[in-house]
Amino acid sequence: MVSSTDCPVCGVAASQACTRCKMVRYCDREHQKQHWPQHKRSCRPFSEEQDPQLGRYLMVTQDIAAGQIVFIEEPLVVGPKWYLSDADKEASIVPCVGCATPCRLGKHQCRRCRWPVCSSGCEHEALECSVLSLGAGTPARADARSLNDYFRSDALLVLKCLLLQRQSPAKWAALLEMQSHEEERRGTELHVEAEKRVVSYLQQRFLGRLKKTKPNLLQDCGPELLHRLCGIIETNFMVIELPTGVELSGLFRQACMMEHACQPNCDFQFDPITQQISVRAGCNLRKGDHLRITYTNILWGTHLRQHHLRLTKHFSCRCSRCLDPTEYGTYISALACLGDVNKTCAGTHLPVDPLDENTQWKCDTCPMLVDGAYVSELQTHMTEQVDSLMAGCPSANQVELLLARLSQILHPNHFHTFNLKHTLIQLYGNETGLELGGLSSGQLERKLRLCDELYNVCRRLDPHSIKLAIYVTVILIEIAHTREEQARRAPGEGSSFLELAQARLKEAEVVLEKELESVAGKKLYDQLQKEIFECEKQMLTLTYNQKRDVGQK
Ligand SMILES: C[S@@+](CC[C@H](N)C(=O)[O-])C[C@H]1O[C@@H](n2cnc3c(N)ncnc32)[C@H](O)[C@@H]1O
Repeated sequence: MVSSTDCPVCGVAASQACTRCKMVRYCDREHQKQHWPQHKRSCRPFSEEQDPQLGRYLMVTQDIAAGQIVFIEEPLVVGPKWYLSDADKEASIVPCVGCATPCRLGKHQCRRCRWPVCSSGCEHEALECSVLSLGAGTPARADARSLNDYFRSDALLVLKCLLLQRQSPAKWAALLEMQSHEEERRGTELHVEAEKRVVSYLQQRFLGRLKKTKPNLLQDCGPELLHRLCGIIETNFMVIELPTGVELSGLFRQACMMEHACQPNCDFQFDPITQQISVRAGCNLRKGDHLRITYTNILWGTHLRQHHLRLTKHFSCRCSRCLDPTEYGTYISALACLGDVNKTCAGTHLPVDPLDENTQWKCDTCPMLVDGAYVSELQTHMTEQVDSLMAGCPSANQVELLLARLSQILHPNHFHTFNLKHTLIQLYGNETGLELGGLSSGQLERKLRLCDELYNVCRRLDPHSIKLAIYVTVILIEIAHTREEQARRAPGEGSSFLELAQARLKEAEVVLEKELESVAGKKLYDQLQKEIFECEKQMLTLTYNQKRDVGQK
């Protein structure tokens, strides 16, 4: 099933897409009708299903080959970023309220509502502007923090949802069908935060006045509904990254039905102009499979992933990775056994019940058991150490020191050591004073060993590189660099080292294919092309020199 721009009946370039799957275009209704008997067999290769645990989900109804587009969908609503970091709240460059272009706060304002726009001519949606203009005034202070607090972009996302009630009854109905976890959210920190940041802000600044001035414009804009919308966003929003670096949030009727798994089988991309989502099969999908994406970070250990999913999406994941204490043999959550006072032990501690946050951790070699509370405390302490080191652009030496300390208590593949090692492989060969040519052969070997360890973990967690394509590409490029350096040092074996380098770069090219639409993926792909060119050049130079040397003899 490939998206085509030509009408399948007459072959003429066509613009009207099948509204159901958006994969086939027709020149007119007549040709669409004529083609339906054939097209209906492949129009939508999945169905919407319902399950007491999962809620609504999507199930494959006919085999889909890896790489095929499963569906393309328009967003129900697109708006500003939902989770604003401290840096976002203090930023002086913010997305334009009309077109999301980055603009300087305070430079241009919408003539009517005074919200930040990229130029005096940039207009935004009329209804939204008229509601925002009810709160128009002058912020008490003009510093970035105060302005961002005055023009709250996360609250604007909720307002955009609310206005669908008036703008598009069909989209509004689809939005209200989405899961909100209203009951579970009540009384939680998320609810309290939403009340402070969004609900009371919208009510006091805009909606209170709207009710007085235009009581019939919206049927409902009360606090209960606003909290429900916050829950719908929290449960369903997808992050859309624009080439400008601006992050938007999107809600999609169908794409948001895809369930979570810690090893997904689908990936997705967004059109940077229309924000349409295209969902693609990350591997071969069989009839009966569920379409699965990941809602969390697959490079975290099970307890951290579970905690994140429970907190934000209100469910416990029971996928095969979460149920496996070794997480597909990666040991990414495992601790090293410290033994007891009488005897050290080389064993590994794994959770007895990976789904229970308070479970005991058992050594696979000796009878040692460790308490869940102790492990949680340890994890928190280590997270703080790793985060604080990483925040400061550490040197290889600083990373090595923390890695040595953590390695005494963690499995070599633990996600904290994984993170430190992934940083190290990029520092060795690139840090000033640690350029490739200056590394000892031991350091080169170590870099290669670290790359292999990281590569193997990535392959087990994500065999089809659905989520980790960029990570894996970085590792493969670092392996290639190291092999090229080995070739320079041992010209006699140069061609075999260069062949190894080339094979890794070619592998990276295939892996990265999935990420070509993303900003980071595109940038890395350009770098990769240069690397492949340089490697081929080195191979040619080596062959030329070898022939010349033979000729001279
Ligand atoms: C983005 S929505 C998915 C669509 C949702 N099931 C519906 O009916 O609208 C996310 C919610 O679906 C449910 N869900 C998704 N994946 C799940 C999984 N693997 N196990 C249990 N519940 C899941 C959770 O309630 C979660 O908060």
